[in-house]
Formats: sequence, C-alpha cells, structure tokens
Amino acid sequence: MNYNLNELSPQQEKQSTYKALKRLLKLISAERKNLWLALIAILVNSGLLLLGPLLFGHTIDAYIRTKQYQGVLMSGGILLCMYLVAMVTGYTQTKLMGGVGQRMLYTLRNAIFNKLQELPVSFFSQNKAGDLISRVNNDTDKLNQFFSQSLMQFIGSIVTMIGAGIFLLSIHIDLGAATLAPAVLIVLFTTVLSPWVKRKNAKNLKSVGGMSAEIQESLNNFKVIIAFNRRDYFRKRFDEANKENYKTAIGAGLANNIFVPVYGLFSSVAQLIVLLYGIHLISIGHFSIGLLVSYIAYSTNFYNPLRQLAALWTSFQVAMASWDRISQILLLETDLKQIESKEVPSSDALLEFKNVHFSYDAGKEILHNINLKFEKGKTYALIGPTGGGKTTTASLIARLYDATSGTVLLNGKDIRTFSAEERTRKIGFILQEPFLFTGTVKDNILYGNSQYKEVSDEELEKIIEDANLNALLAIFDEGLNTQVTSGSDSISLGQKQLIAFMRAVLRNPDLLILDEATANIDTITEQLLSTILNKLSKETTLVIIAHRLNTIENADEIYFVNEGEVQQAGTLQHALDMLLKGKRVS
Ligand SMILES: Nc1ncnc2c1ncn2[C@@H]1O[C@H](COP(=O)(O)OP(=O)(O)OP(=O)(O)O)[C@@H](O)[C@H]1O
Repeated sequence: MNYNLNELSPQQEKQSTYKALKRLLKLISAERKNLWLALIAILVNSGLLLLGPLLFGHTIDAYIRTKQYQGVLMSGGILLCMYLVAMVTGYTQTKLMGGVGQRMLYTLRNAIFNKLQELPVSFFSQNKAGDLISRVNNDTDKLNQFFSQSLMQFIGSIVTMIGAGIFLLSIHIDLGAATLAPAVLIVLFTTVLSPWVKRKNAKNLKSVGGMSAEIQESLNNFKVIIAFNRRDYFRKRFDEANKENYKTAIGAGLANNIFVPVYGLFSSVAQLIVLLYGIHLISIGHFSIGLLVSYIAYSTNFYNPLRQLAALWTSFQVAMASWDRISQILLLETDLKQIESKEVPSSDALLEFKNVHFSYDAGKEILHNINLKFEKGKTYALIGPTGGGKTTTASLIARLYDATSGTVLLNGKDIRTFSAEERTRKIGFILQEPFLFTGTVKDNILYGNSQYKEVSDEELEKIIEDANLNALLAIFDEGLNTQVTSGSDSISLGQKQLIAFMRAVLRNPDLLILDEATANIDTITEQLLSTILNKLSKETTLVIIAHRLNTIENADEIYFVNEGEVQQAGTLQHALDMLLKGKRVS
C-alpha cells in the first residue's frame, strides 16, 4: 500500500477532503457548548456595534439639530454602555475560543500520535520522521491559531457585514445596491483566487516538513557526517531545503497578502460611491445629513470587517492546507488489520509458511513461494548471503508485513486472525538494531511486558535469576537502575543487544526470533546467551538468523535463504558449502 504522504494518489487526496471536514466537526463536537456561548457572545457584540450608527444618526437628527442637549447626553450614555457590553462580550468570546483552540490542539496531537502508533512499518519506511514531526507540531498549531484567534472574528465579521448590508439596503435601496456592488466583485475575486492561495500555503507547509526532515536526518547521523567529514554535503542539503522553504514562504506570503490591498481598494471605491451619491441625494432633498452620517458609518461597518476578512481568509486557507496535511495521516488505515477467523487447512506446526510470496510496496518480489514449518520446541537457523531475504522472512513471521500472497499460519491459524496483543505475546523478536527508550535498564527490559509491569526491584531480580539472566544484568554497573537514553552512546551496542535479549526472554514467548542478535557480543558472553537459550522452556521455538555459523551449531534444522528462496541446508557443513558458493547447491 502507498503510505507516502507526499505522493498520495488523487483518489486518496480527494477522499481526504470530504472525510476531513467530517472529522474536524467530530473533533470539536465536545466543544459544542463553548462554541455556542462564543457564538452568542460574538452575535451580541456585532449587534451592539451595528446599533451604534443608528443611534448616532438618530441623535444628530433628533437632538443635535433641535439642540436638545439632554437627549444628546442620554444617547451618549447609552452608546457608552453599549460599547462596554460589546467589550465584555468580545473578551468573553476571545477567552472561550482560546480554550477551544488549545483543547483542540491537545486532542488533535493525541489523535495523530495514536494514529501513528497504529500504522504499519511500511508507513514509517515511506515517510521521513522530520516531516511527521512537522505535521504533529507545526500544522496542528496553524489550525489552533485559526480556531483560537480567527474563527469567531471570522463569524463576527460576516454577521456584522450581513447586518450592515441589511441596514444599507433598507435605508435606501438604490444607494445600498451601489454601495454593495464592489463587494460582489470582491466575492468573485476571492472565489477565483482561494484555491491558488491554498495551494501556495500547502507548498510552504510541505517545505517546512522537508526542512524538518533534513534537520532530523543530519542530527540522527551526525557521527557519520563528522567521521566522513561530510559537513559541507549536509550544509548544502540543508541550504537547499532552507532555500526551498524561503521561496515557498515568499510565494505563500505574496498570495496571502493579495487580499488585503484589493479589499482595501474596493472598500475605498464603495466609500466614494456613498459620499458622491449621498451628497447628490441630500441636494435633491431625498436624504438627511444625519442619515448620511449613519450611512457612511454602516458602509464602514460593512467594509471594515470585509478588510478584516481578507486577513482572516488567509488564515482560513493556511488552516485548511494544514488540516489537509493532518487528515492525510488521520485517514490512513493500517493494512495489517486483524481479520475474521476463517477456515484454513490446519497445521500441526507452531508456525508454517504456505506458498508465501512477498514484495515490499508492490516492488520486486523478494520471497518466492516459500513453504516451511517450525515445530514447537525446536531451534531453526536461517543463514544466507547479505540481502538474501532472512530478515524479510523473520519480519513475516512477526507480522511486521503481510504476505503478498500465500498464508502464514501460527498455531494452525492464519496469523492475521490474531490480535496484536496475542501475537506479540506468542512471538518475541530481537531486532538487528535494538532500540532503547530513555529510562533505566528495568524500564527497558519490561517494555511491553504486562505480566511483570507491577513487580518491585527485588521481585524482578528474583525473576531474572530464575530466567538465568543475572549474569547479563551484572554487566551493567548499576544493575536494573542503570540509566540509558534512546540512541545514547552511554552503553555499547553489545550492551543494547543484551537488554533487548533480556526483554525478549522475560516475555517467555512461544517463538523467539533472534536476528543477528549476538553480532556485537563477545564470544564468552555469546556462550552465556547460548546457555540461557538452552535453558528456555522446552516448548520455546527459536529462529536464529546469524552470519557467524558457530552460533547455530545446535540448530535442529538449518535453512539457506538466498535470492528469495528458502531451502533446507541439512548439515552445518552443507550450509557452509552453500554460503561459500553464494548460490544454492543441490
Ligand atoms: N523496507 C524495505 N523496502 C524495500 N526493500 C527492502 C526493504 N527491506 C529489505 N529490502 C530488500 O529485500 C531484500 C532482502 O533483504 P533482507 O533484509 O531480508 O536480507 P537479509 O538476508 O536479512 O540481509 P542481511 O544479512 O544483510 O541482514 C534486499 O534486496 C533488500 O534490499
């Protein structure tokens, strides 16, 4: 399946827009009450601001022209109260929406992170971590900015405009129509330009992701960069990514800023129309001065929010482009779903491959028609030249990927019918490159182990002793409490492999895969590991992938994996012959 977020098919993209809006509404459904309150506050606020000019015009015509100064004072008092209430409602909506935005940011980041936890290995091999980080941090924040700072202003501006438009038309229909004519042109202009503006912003957000991916890659590989003196190379790559970001930011800025001056120009034209047409109407006695003052205020009430809308519209386009990038992740589904148990030819083996073919991401076929059986309690070795397909075979056993065709059976059932919990309880995997999390040795060896989650240090030490792992623990200066950090240099690669080994053995799986798990461990410790493995339950099946043949001396069966074929190698000597020839021998 294509999981590359930057190369989704048009169908995947299209599907996302429809579902994305539905999901956005679902995401904020818990905020319904706050959204309603904020909406009421903004409606009151806009309503009060709309009533102001009417009262103003009335004061001029009814009190100022007739010199009734008490009436002027009363109107002034009312206006002051109205502006005070408008200030309170304005503040209330800002406060409410600030909270909504922050909670949405929190929910959204959790939702993306949880989705990332569900996605299969292929997703992570097709996307760069830096770009994903940018989506979790930067894109969600852009959406938050729109929600907390712009959404209600956006609604408020529209409400004020509609109200002002109604007043303009009801006071004088012809003058109203002439005043509103430039707005129609603005709507047309906005409709035509918006998709282009959104595209420019999407490009810019993508380049932010690209730059973040570049930083992440060079930080992860800084040792290689220094060792090979490739600082210039990475400097150049970063410079290119930065330049791309600069160019797209200029492009997005240009697109985003186009609305403000154009809206401004149309607003000024409208004011001019009001003034000229209004003076003409006064001169022929169809309009009063007070009414013209109100009228100018209403046209300002119409066009000022429209000017604001220009900036808000930009913020909306950025938010929509961000939301597209976020929902691309949220809409992805794992292709490694648990399927309904269906009738399959049962197998007496613990694990069996039946006519299994496999290719990564619809590329070249890596495994061709593999048939093999792993019995309970036996030890199997997979050997073969580099790139022959050993890790791929092991990955299919652990269901890191699904077979392209054919079936992998676990306990006689299709492996896809097991839940992830059941499967990982039954199958342990020590990877070629063990990964440790920041914490103590104890945290790391209990990672994903629900059985011993609550045990005390003393109890755990006893469990470790019973599993014959205490000699391994003794290698760490502070035992269980030795601190490790992810990707750290504070412990050696071999020590990392030992932690991964203890982690896997303590889970007591039915089948344990060791993929070059002792490649960085000295011979003495390796013998110790071999003893520990021999003492494992007689029920445990071992699958050992190794380049060093001494580690597989005790294997019950040896498979030779090369060019996507898995063949029984028979004796160790025969396996050695196969390795030396590089191809299978008959
Ligand atoms: N994630 C991947 N995407 C695409 N191709 C892959 C991926 N992982 C491995 N391959 C390809 O699959 C083939 C088999 O690789 P695999 O890692 O299974 O070999 P291996 O026998 O375990 O090698 P080694 O002994 O070096 O670990 C290789 O040609 C490799 O390039």
